[in-house]
Amino acid sequence: MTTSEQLFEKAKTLIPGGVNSPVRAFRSVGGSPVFIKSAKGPYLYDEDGREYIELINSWGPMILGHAFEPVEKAVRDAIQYSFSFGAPTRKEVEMAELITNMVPSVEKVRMVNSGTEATMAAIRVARGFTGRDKIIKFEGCYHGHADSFLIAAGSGAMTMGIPDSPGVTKATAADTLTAPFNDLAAVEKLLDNNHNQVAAIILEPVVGNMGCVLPEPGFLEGVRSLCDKHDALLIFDEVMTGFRLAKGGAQERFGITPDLTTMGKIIGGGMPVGAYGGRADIMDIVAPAGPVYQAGTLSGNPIAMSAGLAMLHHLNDHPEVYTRLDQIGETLVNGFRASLVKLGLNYTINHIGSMFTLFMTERSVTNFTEAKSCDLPLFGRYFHAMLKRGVYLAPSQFESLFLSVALTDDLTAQIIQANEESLQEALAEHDN
Ligand SMILES: Cc1ncc(COP(=O)(O)O)c(C=O)c1O
Ligand SMILES: N[C@H](C=O)CCC(=O)O
Repeated sequence: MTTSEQLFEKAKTLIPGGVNSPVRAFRSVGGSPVFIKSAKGPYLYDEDGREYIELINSWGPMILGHAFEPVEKAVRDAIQYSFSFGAPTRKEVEMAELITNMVPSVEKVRMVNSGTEATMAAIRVARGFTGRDKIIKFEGCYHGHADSFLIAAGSGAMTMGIPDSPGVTKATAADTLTAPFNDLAAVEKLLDNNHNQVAAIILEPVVGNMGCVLPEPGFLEGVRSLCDKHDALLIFDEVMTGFRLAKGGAQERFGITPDLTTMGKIIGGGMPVGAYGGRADIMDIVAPAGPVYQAGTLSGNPIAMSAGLAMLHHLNDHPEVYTRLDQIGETLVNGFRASLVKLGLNYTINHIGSMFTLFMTERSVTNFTEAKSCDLPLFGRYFHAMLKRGVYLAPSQFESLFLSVALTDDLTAQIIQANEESLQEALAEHDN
């Protein structure tokens, strides 16, 4: 047994399923997860001393590569002043100022500890602001594990085959209306049938959680105008896309202004952080400015703020990071496409900037139903063939890959080569 396998066996006796977040368990790809010991730049190292090229980057935050020196230094500098105060700090003000500068639709912002907390609070605020109970979410979008979102949920919930989780009350589920992504007519129908009852529409402007799925031309604009017509708030969940697709997130890239935005991942530089923010008149109903209660003992934690500030300052001061990320994404995806042509395969690749997914289906993937048409056993074999070649992918077909600027041209070429060999290997096993 490898050290990872031994650790997993022990973990299963102590932790549900052996992991602290379901998608890590390799359930849908089979086999046993590798346990990670350390990471630096573009590489992960496991407990058995194997090296992997990173294509998940902690599900997004490590956009500058692992243990990026300015972030590491900021954390080292901060810890000498203690780890938490439960009282306001200068760094929280600096963080709020930086976020509001980088994301202009965010006029006021509240820090929390995870993406889930951010989305959970954002819909409470939307409900408090509008006096309405219902929300609309899209099938296959994942907004964290709060009850209201575990309806037709993507990511790990989709991967485990439990998009509608037991434990969510019927009453809560009844307040979450769902529509297929990219289907404006379905959204309009829900709004008409629930007249004056919908507080907000929440969506991932580019979905990462059913694999990477892009909004079709006009979709985001259409959702914006339907919200305006029906006096519902538009919430962009930019936990993945924020500070990744542009320094102002997907809303900058697509030129759409939401009322509220949820953030996470990159803003913590790898530490546990989330945030929600938006129009000042809406945010001013949050306690203690207003009556909608939301709190957190560790919110705005000084170590997490220090890591996040170092990360965001770097991104804000170095716009060339985004140009480079786009270049790396283009090169990789062009290489993958060339291999598909060479192998006579017609699989779908969805791509934008530093997010992409190779879907094991010949259908175009614009929504949850189409994403589910993928050949999952084939994906599992492909995943392990890539892992064997030292490339660490998300262990699920229903996730986006995330690139970092630490990927060099040589590494990009290695990944393209590994992809071609892995596809051949996975298909050959399929034929036997
Ligand atoms: C778009 C989106 N929203 C919310 C979340 C929840 O964030 P967290 O896992 O930090 O609770 C995630 C990721 O898990 C996400 O990708
Ligand atoms: N898709 C999720 C976050 O981005 C995957 C991470 C997790 O749930 O552990």
